[in-house]
Amino acid sequence: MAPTPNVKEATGNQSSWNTLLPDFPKGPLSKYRKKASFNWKEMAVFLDGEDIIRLKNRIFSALESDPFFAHHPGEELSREKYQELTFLRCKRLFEYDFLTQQEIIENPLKILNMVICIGMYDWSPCLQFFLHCGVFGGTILSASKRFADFAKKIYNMEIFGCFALTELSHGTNTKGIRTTATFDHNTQEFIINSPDFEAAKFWVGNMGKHATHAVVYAQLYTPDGQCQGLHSFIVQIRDTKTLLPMPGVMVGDIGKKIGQNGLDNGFAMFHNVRIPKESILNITGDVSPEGKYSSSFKDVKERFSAALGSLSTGRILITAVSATNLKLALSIAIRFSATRHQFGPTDEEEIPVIEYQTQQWRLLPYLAAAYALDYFSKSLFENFVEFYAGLLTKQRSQRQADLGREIHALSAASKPLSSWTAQQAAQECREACGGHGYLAMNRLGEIRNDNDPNCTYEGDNNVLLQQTSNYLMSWMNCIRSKRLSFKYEMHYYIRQEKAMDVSTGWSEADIRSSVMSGRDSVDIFYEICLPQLRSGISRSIYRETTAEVAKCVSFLFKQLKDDAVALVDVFAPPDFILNSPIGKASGEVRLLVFHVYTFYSCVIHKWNVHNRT
Ligand SMILES: CCCCCCC/C=C/C(=O)SCCNC(=O)CCNC(=O)[C@H](O)C(C)(C)COP(=O)(O)OP(=O)(O)OC[C@H]1O[C@@H](n2cnc3c(N)ncnc32)[C@H](O)[C@@H]1OP(=O)(O)O
Ligand SMILES: Cc1cc2nc3c(=O)[nH]c(=O)nc-3n(C[C@H](O)[C@H](O)[C@H](O)COP(=O)(O)OP(=O)(O)OC[C@H]3O[C@@H](n4cnc5c(N)ncnc54)[C@H](O)[C@@H]3O)c2cc1C
Repeated sequence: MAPTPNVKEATGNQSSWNTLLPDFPKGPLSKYRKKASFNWKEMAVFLDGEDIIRLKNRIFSALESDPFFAHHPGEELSREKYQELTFLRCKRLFEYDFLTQQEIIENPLKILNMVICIGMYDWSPCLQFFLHCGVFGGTILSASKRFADFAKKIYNMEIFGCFALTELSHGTNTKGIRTTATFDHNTQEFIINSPDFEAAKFWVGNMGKHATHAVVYAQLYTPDGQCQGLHSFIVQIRDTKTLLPMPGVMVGDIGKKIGQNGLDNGFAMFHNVRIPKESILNITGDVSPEGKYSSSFKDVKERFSAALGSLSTGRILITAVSATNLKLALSIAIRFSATRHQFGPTDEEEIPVIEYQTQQWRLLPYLAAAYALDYFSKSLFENFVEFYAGLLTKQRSQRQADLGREIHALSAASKPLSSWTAQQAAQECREACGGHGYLAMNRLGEIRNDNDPNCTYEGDNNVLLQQTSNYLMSWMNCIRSKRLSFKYEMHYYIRQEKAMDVSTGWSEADIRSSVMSGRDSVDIFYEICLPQLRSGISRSIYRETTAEVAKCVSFLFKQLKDDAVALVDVFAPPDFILNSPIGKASGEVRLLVFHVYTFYSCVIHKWNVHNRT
């Protein structure tokens, strides 16, 4: 768990805050900023530290001053143009090289914050960059020293990568993956083959247009015809110069998505594509020149678990990515609610809608969740860094194995909770801004659509929860986990649910796969791991809301609403990055929206007249 920083040491002094965090422009929001019971700059420095804030400022100002990242208000880029621009932006991110290896080693949280800063601008270049470096590169480099020479090619974009696990007919059920990798000991090669159309790799980010190489998951077959299970291989899919498909590879773009359309998601089919023996990522096993399979994992299940271990990275990051979308949506909706006046004590004097209890009940629980999820995602990331260091140094201790299972169980709960919370919040924030929330330029639709796949990729949320409930049920035997102190109530819940399931005569397999019966224990488990969520506003309040609790919560909200704008100031990005006229830091939304409206209508009118003549 991240150590609780000492407030005084962590926050320095007023003058350092002002250099790092300039004052906001005066405007309609100043009224609420004056009411705040704390100093938002002190809170920001306390939560992130000066170093991280400097990094954020560096990234935000680099993007704002770079023409490649200029916004094109009112311009509807075609998907092809958007994908092209996204790739150029991704390339620029490499040229900026925001973080040195040394900086990452000193403070790994900088990577997470870099991903968050770029994602706040636009998730398409961010995910493209991360899929190449983090998912493709990370999987290869954690395999073995054999691929050290790949590192240079990855980080200077000589090659561009993607991660191809999912097939057209199998996504969640990875054991159902049917691409084959058959070892030919005569030529010392693996033959990669897609048995039919349903086995085509599908949905793969970067594969649609730009990736030259893929980490491909396939069932490994040795010359004796034995299937050795799921393994991963590096396969070149396009020529690095011409970007034409390699022989035997059919590759392309899957078409328009609901969001993230700057990212080229693709498909690929392999027709007996031959790759050198050394192309196997020997994370879980390898094949001798004679074709004999060997693995350091004796247990097949452990081998499967290790093969999928890299998926936890994405899930932990998606926990933070979703929390970031939660912050973006709230920055817009809370600022809008503090400046939007509707009705009031007299016809002359209307009041900001944030003063209404309903608006507070709709938004402030998500504001509490944003702080809780932000803290937890960073703390979980730090645990993951410890686990990943163990992976890189080929740790084989029991503690490493336990930490791996626990990281899997936690990320299989944190990703669903964070992505679903952000998805519900994005919709609530959209509605809380009324019609202006539905205007595309105010970005709430984009935030909602770009957050949406966080509920599906890197593992469907509903099925991942089963992983956590399976882990909790295994607690019935013993608890070796160091990260969590065990709580009686957890035991109570699991025993209740198991008893209930057994009483229905369900088989062990039914119990393991029954999502609903695991739901409560996962919720409690997660809220035990996330004390802030338990002490803050969490879903459990709604489940047990009584008149008493409702009154107490409303009283809490009455106090909190005067801090809401300052609480959002702590995490809102600069206006250029937030890119939402109704979410601007000054709060000058009314005039601005009107101006933007008139601007658009003039431009469009002139354009139509021009076209008619
Ligand atoms: C900046 C953000 C980045 C965003 C990236 C966006 C791009 C998207 C990329 C992708 O989507 S990549 C493809 C992602 N695909 C998946 O995540 C597949 C989901 N399915 C699975 O992970 C597995 O099939 C499963 C559902 C978890 C397992 O199902 P199954 O029932 O077949 O096996 P089990 O018996 O449950 O598990 C066996 C054993 O293995 C352990 N285990 C499973 N997964 C992991 C893991 N990731 N890490 C560690 N251990 C794992 C599991 O706990 C079982 O062990 P025991 O509990 O029995 O000891
Ligand atoms: C934007 C985007 C980007 C992606 N990028 C990549 C990528 O780069 N690389 C990659 O390999 N993949 C990628 N994927 C694929 C993603 O990993 C899969 O979509 C995901 O794993 C879910 O699998 P599926 O789509 O086949 O759904 P399915 O597994 O078919 O699930 C369909 C439905 O069935 C339910 N279901 C399935 N099994 C069970 C069960 N046992 N119990 C109860 N319900 C069940 C699920 O909850 C879901 O509602 C991406 C997907 C998207 C949307």
